[in-house]
Amino acid sequence: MIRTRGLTKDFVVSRHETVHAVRGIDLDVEAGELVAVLGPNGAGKTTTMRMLTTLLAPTSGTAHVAGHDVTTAPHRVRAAIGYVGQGNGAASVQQVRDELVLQGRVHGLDRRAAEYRADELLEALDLAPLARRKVDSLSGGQRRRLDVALGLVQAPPLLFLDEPSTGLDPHNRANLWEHVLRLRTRSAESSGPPTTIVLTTHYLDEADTMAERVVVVDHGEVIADDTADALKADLAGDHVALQAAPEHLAVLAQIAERDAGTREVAVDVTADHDGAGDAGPDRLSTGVVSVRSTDGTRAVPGLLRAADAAGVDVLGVQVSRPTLDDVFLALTGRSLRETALDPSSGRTPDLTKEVAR
Ligand SMILES: Nc1ncnc2c1ncn2[C@@H]1O[C@H](COP(=O)(O)OP(=O)(O)OP(=O)(O)O)[C@@H](O)[C@H]1O
Repeated sequence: MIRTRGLTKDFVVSRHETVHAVRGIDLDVEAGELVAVLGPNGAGKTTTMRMLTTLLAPTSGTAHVAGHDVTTAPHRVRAAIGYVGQGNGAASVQQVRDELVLQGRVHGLDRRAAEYRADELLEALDLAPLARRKVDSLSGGQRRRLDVALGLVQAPPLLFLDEPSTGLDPHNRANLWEHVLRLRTRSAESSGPPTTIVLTTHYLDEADTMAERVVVVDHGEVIADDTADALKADLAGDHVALQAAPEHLAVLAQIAERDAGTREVAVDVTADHDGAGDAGPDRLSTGVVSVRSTDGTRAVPGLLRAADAAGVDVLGVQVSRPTLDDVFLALTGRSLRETALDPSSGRTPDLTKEVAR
């Protein structure tokens, strides 16, 4: 469905400055996949998506989308995809249903077909009660659902969503996803593979739970590409925290290092584990051995038995599953949480106006 080779975009900002926004990306997406592109601000996610949707011409490299070359056959690409950009794309003075009908007409449907499709989408995205409302009277979540409906008007086999849920509260995010996933299942029931979806997101949990595959982008390059579970298992591992008296920590660390699944061991002798910053002499009674383990749940019983045999009293155990942030940290040494949670750029690319070629 998508195949890029060496896809590159440079922005010449001035005679002295060129931004290398996308640096030779090779990406393959099969029909029916749901892929999340994850990365910090400025990583090149939107630029990549804009090249794949023909809104930006690549500087070099190739991209085939839905079987067509984005450079030599942009109209064919556009006919085969839906695109929901950042921000709200719908015109504010129109009524919701009219907006959808108009979009259908733009995509070549006759009036009856456009009305039928509009009603289908209003129902599918839970917008039917709002059909006669003006777009500018909708809430953020309702409006984002309308954006998605607009992207789906021509029932595209491939849908691009650029930060579809940015700015929505958790309830509306969950609601939007429920609708998108339901539509996807429906398309699978009626006509072969489910709609292929490529989305960018700042929300790590969203990429983790929704996407079947996560492509991590940093500084314009793909630095990891796999299922969220595989990335977490391969790159991050579980975190096991073993609490013990300070005089036992060194022995406990040696025991942890001997476990076959252990990747990394760190000893924290400070007692202020609650983060309150009030460690006093009376609180210096425990420390923690932190273990990165391939499978923390499996490792714990063995670690406890070995500790017991060595006369080490383990006072507490905590196993936490890694997050995609741990994956990013393992890959780059930086936290995605710190760098990526500024979803402030509200650009609204428009397929009819922004074709740069
Ligand atoms: N039109 C432009 N002119 C110059 N530089 C640009 C332009 N568009 C994007 N850039 C730069 O290209 C780089 C990649 O930007 P892009 O918007 O693709 O990142 P992103 O990963 O989508 O970020 P965000 O998560 O903040 O949306 C950034 O350094 C950005 O400043």
